[in-house]
Amino acid sequence: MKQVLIIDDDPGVCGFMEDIIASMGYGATCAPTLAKGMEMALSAHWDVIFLDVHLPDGSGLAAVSQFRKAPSSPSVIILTGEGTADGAAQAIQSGAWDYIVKPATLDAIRLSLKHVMEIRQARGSASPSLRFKRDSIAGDSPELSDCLAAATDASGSDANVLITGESGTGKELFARAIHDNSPRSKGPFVVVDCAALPETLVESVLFGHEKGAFTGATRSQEGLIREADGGTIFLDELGELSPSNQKRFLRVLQEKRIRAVGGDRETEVDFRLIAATHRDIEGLVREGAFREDLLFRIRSLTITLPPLRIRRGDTHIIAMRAVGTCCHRFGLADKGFYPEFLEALTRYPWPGNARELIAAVEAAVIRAKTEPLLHPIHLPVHIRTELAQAAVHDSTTRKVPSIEPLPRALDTLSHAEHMEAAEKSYLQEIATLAEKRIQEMCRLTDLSRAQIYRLIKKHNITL
Ligand SMILES: Nc1ncnc2c1ncn2[C@@H]1O[C@H](COP(=O)(O)OP(=O)(O)OP(=O)(O)O)[C@@H](O)[C@H]1O
Repeated sequence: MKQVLIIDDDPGVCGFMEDIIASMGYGATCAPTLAKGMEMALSAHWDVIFLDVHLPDGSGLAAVSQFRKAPSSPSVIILTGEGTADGAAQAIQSGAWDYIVKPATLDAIRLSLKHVMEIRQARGSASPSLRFKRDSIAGDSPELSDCLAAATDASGSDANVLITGESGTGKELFARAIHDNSPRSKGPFVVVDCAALPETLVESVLFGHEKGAFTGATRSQEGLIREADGGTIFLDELGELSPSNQKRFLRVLQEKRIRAVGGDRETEVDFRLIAATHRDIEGLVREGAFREDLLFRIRSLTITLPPLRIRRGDTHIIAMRAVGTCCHRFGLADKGFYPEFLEALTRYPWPGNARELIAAVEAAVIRAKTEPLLHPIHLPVHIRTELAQAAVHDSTTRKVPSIEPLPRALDTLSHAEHMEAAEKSYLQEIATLAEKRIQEMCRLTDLSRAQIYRLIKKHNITL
């Protein structure tokens, strides 16, 4: 979603502007002072900034060019209570998009904002496809295009990036693409899953340790930050870092120097940080569970990946690509679709996003075996169940994909339980297909040996 920042000390104006902007389908946030506005402009992605001239701590007019230099190169629209010819000239000369005098009509604001967004879209849609290699990222929705434009900006700079979005929306995929398109692409891309690191090991895993630093440290070991030297470190699930490790990491981020656990000297390290979280990190800051100073450092650029349910146009594209990849991997002839299959994919909300979609399509390919066309009947049972339930509640009596009768037991399961059941049945089918050979299961699923073992243990699958 495109984002607009309103810098104005009048709460009435802010509320009025927020309503207009929201009614146009954009996100709107207010800042009451120049300082707060600048802080926000530097720490997140903004498409447009509405800037008041007389602010409690200075003149908006004098700060236009500074705002335009913010990481997302926002367009600036001056909103002033005292319009003067000189002021208008100064605003336009310093790069403002427009100069609107308050009280402005609804139409004047709407029109100016609409135009600036259109121009930005036109510029943005030409550039990502030309400059950004995005082979692994499927989809052509406007929402995804916005994210690709932001990723293109990110790949051209060395600023820290925060990628947010629900699980399975493609945060790691985007992080890799930013790295691959950046000047560091020849360097390493090191992934750290903060959620999977036991608290006691975080320090030594990230910073390394010297021999004898703790019981069991029989030899010295380089940390993952050192491994990322010259490249990018991707901190997944950043919100899971404990307060003490957040503090330590903030220092490393500021100084780009690390000291291994048990070591007595610091050494320089050159890495670029991309962090990701599916949690409401600002909420964590408010609760005191995440350091605000670290968040300010990390989110120089922010990319928010929208869930698949609000960019349904991408569903078919991702699914078709997944069918092709999966057929190729299993040595099957490429498959087509019954229209009902595509309709079912569009109707299901995909709470697990692209990850769930790809897993469902793979399960369908496996189930269809040598049948040339995919049908809803091939989809996992929890998806057919949900579609059947939705069809029952659908008063518009649209054509419903043919589906098997509801298994009664699933009626009562929660979404999490459905997901668990789907994962287990997927794994069982993969195990059968791979004749229970772990290496083959890794090949078929693209999961690591450790991940496969974890899932086998979790679902109590006997091999
Ligand atoms: N737009 C897309 N096109 C093709 N594949 C995609 C797309 N988005 C996500 N995927 C695939 O979906 C799966 C999940 O993506 P990824 O691991 O990047 O998500 P994530 O947001 O990091 O998830 P989590 O928060 O659970 O770590 C991967 O297999 C990825 O390749």
